[in-house]
Amino acid sequence: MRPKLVVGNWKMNGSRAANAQLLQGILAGLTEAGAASAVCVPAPYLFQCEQLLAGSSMAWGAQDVATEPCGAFTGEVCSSMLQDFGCRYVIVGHSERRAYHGESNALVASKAKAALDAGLTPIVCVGEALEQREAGATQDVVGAQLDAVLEAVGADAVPKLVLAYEPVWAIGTGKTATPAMAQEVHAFLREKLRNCNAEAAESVQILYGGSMKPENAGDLMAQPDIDGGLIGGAALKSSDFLGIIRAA
Ligand SMILES: O=C(CO)COP(=O)(O)O
Repeated sequence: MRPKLVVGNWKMNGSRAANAQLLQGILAGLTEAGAASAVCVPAPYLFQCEQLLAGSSMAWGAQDVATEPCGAFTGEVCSSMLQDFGCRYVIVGHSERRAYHGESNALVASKAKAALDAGLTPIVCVGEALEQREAGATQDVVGAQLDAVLEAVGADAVPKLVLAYEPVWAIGTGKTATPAMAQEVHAFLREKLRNCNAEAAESVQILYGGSMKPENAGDLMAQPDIDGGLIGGAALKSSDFLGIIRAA
């Protein structure tokens, strides 16, 4: 049985004051018995996270990483910097980065590799757009997204990955994939992992993301291949985030 993991993706939200209130609220409600949790925050707030979360049961991480080590890459943040601030996780290939920053499957794969090389756990996001689902192309799309990463990182890295299935049409829209729809894609992704590394595939956590809330989290995470959540909007309110951790 895989342990559950609930990760908040704050996206481009927060302020020092709001973060302190949010994190303190979450920490006050965390219990030993609950699912593992983490927050992925904007890079300027990693230091604040390290200060507030070090020694707690909640991990932290970033939302993107450069493919290159340090050097002349204006505006980029490299994996060793994330490590320097105690990050455990980094999200790579979020659909917002794919859509607004033109990130290709190959680029996302290089980011996953850069994260692994620095000892970070990449949370590799895959997901289809509405037109792609309607055209029956969901498996082709998420399959190609995952294949690119597996090819770049190799079979031995499979146990060090976390995947997140985030159907683009469910992100920030209030529309959630039904548990059965999500399970079908999660099972497909795990089968692909098995083909790459049969033993490790069973231990890889595959999170669901897209309008997950305390009310629907329990049913989604009760599915055999849904091992947690990657939470956007509901991660910005401590009671909602805690509600999802409890539902897990
Ligand atoms: O994109 C997401 C997490 O990465 C999901 O966002 P919402 O939970 O706001 O739909």
